[in-house]
This record gives sequence, structure tokens and C-alpha cells, in this order.
Amino acid sequence: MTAQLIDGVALSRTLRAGVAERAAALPRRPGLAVILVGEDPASAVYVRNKIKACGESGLHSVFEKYDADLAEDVLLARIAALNVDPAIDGILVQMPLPRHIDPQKVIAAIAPEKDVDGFSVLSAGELASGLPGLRPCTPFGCMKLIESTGQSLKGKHAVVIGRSNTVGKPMALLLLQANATVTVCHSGTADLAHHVRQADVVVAAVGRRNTVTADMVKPGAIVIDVGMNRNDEGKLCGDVDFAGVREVAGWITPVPGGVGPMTITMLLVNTLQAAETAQGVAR
Ligand SMILES: NC(=O)C1=CN([C@@H]2O[C@H](COP(=O)(O)OP(=O)(O)OC[C@H]3O[C@@H](n4cnc5c(N)ncnc54)[C@H](OP(=O)(O)O)[C@@H]3O)[C@@H](O)[C@H]2O)C=CC1
Ligand SMILES: Nc1nc(=O)c2c([nH]1)NC[C@@H]1CN(c3ccc(C(=O)N[C@@H](CCC(=O)O)C(=O)O)cc3)C=[N+]21
Repeated sequence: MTAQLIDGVALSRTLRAGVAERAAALPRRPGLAVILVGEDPASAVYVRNKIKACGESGLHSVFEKYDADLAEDVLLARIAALNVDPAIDGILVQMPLPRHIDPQKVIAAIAPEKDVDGFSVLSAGELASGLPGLRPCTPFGCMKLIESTGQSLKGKHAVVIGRSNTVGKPMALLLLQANATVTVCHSGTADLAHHVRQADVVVAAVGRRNTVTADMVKPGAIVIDVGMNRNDEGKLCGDVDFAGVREVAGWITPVPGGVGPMTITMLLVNTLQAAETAQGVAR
């Protein structure tokens, strides 16, 4: 059996067309501010993709790039200005930040209604409490990829590998909200393979290639690969041994072309949602 590919590029195309349509119906265009501090080449690529995606969906965007030695208080002052800028609905500060800047301070400085990354304590609390709010883009995108298989999560066992505040933890909460039974694995998990073998749905968000191999996957499972790594040839790869696992799984996301594009799509969705809320449009 060969798994069906879950195509994040195709799903993104469909969802982004919907964003464009709803954005065009608003009195004022949704606006996103993206801040990049320093010279990390991978971050520069992601940021460029985000700005490009905004333009393609009819969203207004501003991009601010600063040197790696930017003072923390200057960054916080810039965020304070964007918080009260009526043209801006969403603020994204690209992570990771240089070491002298405290990411928690930066996240806390962003007005919660403009927190389109869904990283704020308010957004995290809303998710944990089952309240509506802005969801972290990567796990939100993973949920859309899972939904696109047409499989209900009710009664299914989902195993999330990774427990970061930005990916693993919110992923587990979203799966729980969708009525899956959820196991969260991390670097202290005694027998990862044992847990993954039970899974109807596996979400790998570790940052280490070949973390999930074919012998660990239940036949027919849905496998979502969040990882972004480089193999020995320098090629982009995920946390899942794609070639092996696709022969066992029922559905699988590729890297590239899976979760990555959906992260950007959900950023557009969140920015649209923030703009609709700001303009008093019920959805
Ligand atoms: N495609 C996309 O849009 C995105 C991709 N990513 C990618 O996803 C991956 C994860 O990102 P992120 O959550 O930010 O990373 P973190 O490094 O913050 O978290 C990694 C998690 O994996 C766990 N872990 C590490 N080693 C193992 C192991 N051997 N077995 C089980 N669990 C392990 C860690 O456990 P512990 O908590 O115990 O340390 C931690 O919880 C990275 O490759 C990143 O580049 C991230 C964001 C967006
Ligand atoms: N404040 C903040 N918010 C983020 O959402 C955020 C962040 N910081 N820091 C870094 C991670 C990573 N991330 C990705 C976005 C798009 C792709 C993406 O488009 N990937 C393409 C390939 C891109 C390539 O070719 O390199 C794909 O998988 O097909 C990947 C990763 C967002 N992140």
C-alpha cells in the first residue's frame, strides 16, 4: 500500500483564494507587519514567502528588517507603535531572535488582538480553555491538512512528537478539541516507537530527520511532518523517513510542500480574522 499524498500547496491555493475573496469584501484591506531582526538566511526565505503570499491574497503588508544588534527596547517601542497603527491588523516578529532579546517580552508586547502567530498568553489560554481565538499557524495548518483527508478524529489515537509552545503543545490541544485521544512525546519519552505504533494520526515536530521510520507506523495512519531539516546533500527534509513511511501510512505530508505552505496560509487566515474583528465584521 502506498500512502496518499496530502498536498499542502494545493490546499493552500484553495484556502488562500477564500482569504482573497473575504479580504476584498472588507472596507479596509487587512494589514500584516513582519519584523525580522538579524541575518538568518532561513528566516529571510520564510519572511519573503510571507510577504509574497500577502500580496497574492490582496493583503497589505509592511516588512521591517533590523540589524542583529538592535536594542530590545527599540524593538518593543516599534511594536508599541504598530499596536496602535490602524492600517495594521497583525504583527509577526520572526523567531528565533538574537540572544540579547527576550522572546517572551516581545510576544507580550504585541497587542493580543494583533497576535496573528497565536503565541500570546491570551491566545494560548483561549486554546487551552476551548474558547475562540487566534490559533498558532503551524498546528492550525496541520489540522486543516488532517481534515482534508476526510477522516474524523473522533475515537482516533493521535500521537504528537514534540511539546514546544509554538508547535507540539498547541497541536495536542487542537487534536484534543477535535475529540482525538492524544499522547504527547518528547525527549524524555522512554519508548517513542511504542507510542507511535499506537497512533492513527502522527504529528512529528522534533527537528531531527528520520525520527519516524516505517517500522514505527501503524498501517493506514495519517502522518503529518512538521520538521524542517537538511539531509547530507543539503536538501530540505522533514522528521519522517518519507520514502519508507509512505509505503505503510494511509496519508502523508511531503517536505517541502506540506506543512510549510500551510503555516503561511494560516497566517493569512489569522490576519484576515483579526481584520474582520477590527472592522466589526461577524464571520
Ligand atoms: N513547517 C513549518 O511551518 C514549521 C516547521 N518547524 C520545524 O518543526 C520542528 C520542531 O519545531 P519546534 O517545535 O519549534 O522545535 P523545538 O526545538 O522547540 O521543539 C522540539 C521538540 O522535540 C522534542 N524532541 C527532541 N528530540 C526528541 C526525541 N529524540 N524524541 C522525541 N522528542 C524529541 C523536544 O523535547 P523537549 O521538550 O524534551 O526538549 C521538543 O519538545 C523543527 O524542525 C522546526 O524547524 C517549526 C515551525 C514551523
Ligand atoms: N514568529 C514566527 N512565526 C512563524 O510562523 C515562524 C517563525 N517565527 N520562525 C520560523 C518558523 C518556521 N516557519 C516556516 C514557514 C514557512 C515554511 C515554508 O514555506 N516551507 C516550504 C519550503 C521553504 C523552502 O524552500 O525553504 C515548504 O515546506 O514547502 C517553513 C517554515 C514559520 N515559522
